[in-house]
Amino acid sequence: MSAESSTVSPRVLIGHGTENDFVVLPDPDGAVWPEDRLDGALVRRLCDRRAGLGGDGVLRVVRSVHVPDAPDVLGEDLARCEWFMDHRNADGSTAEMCGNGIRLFLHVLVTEGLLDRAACEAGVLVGTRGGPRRVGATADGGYWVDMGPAREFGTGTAQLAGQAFEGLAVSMGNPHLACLTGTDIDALDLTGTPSFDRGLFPEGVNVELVNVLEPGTHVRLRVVERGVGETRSCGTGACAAGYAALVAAGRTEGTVLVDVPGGRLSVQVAPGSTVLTGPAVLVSAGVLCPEWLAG
Ligand SMILES: N[C@@H](CCC[C@H](N)C(=O)O)C(=O)O
Repeated sequence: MSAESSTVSPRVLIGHGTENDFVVLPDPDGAVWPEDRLDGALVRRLCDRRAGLGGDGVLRVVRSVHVPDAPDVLGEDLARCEWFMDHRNADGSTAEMCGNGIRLFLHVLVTEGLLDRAACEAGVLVGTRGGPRRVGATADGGYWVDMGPAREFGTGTAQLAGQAFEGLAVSMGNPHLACLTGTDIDALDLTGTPSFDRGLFPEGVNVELVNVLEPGTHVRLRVVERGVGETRSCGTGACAAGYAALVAAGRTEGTVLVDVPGGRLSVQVAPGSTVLTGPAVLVSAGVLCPEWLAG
């Protein structure tokens, strides 16, 4: 970092979606956090719950034209996506998609005065590394995102908490193994790292353990996320779990309520779309101390 950049205090926000929490870095014009500054080491420091701010990940709020890999991941949709959700997991890795993060992302655009809330009720296209996603505001203060279709790509097994869990491999842009189980998920110790089939999931996987409360309509979920560990919620994981619950009930369409440790999400599956709806909450806003950044 240059001597000059180490003396400025960049703005930072903390927020969450159903307690899946993020350090948010406003950077509309890409001038504050260029790629080489926001590297994996800094992301890990920011997400550190003792020596940093703490979070399951980082969201950089930036215009797509300032993101070097945006043309590759968005193609001709680049021109339709003014904004790009530059998401990082707590371990510094990038992910294709983040369902809780993208609702918070839109909430930040609205609260920062970069988008008009009423205007985004119909939805705006936001760029992500998984492609463009339509995100919008609900009349009751929440947010929705259409993830596109859930894509099944087989079945697999994850080993965690000393047990083997079988599930459906589902892509929501990012990879998931949604495991419906009769084991009481509340009783499990999910502090370990899951093992899984690297052939099926070469880029790693988010593992959802799901208890069905009402077939095809209501589940509860715990999740161990790729690049993070257990989190209080995962939006894309809720979509994968909702889809798997519908399939198990012999259906491919419907609305599933998904209870997560951090709250409740709704997942509406229809041909060609998976709409996730839930809250987004901003907790605080401030600045990063130059001394900490320089450290
Ligand atoms: N918590 C997110 C998913 C974040 C990315 C995930 N850990 C991955 O690596 O795919 C969500 O709400 O979807």
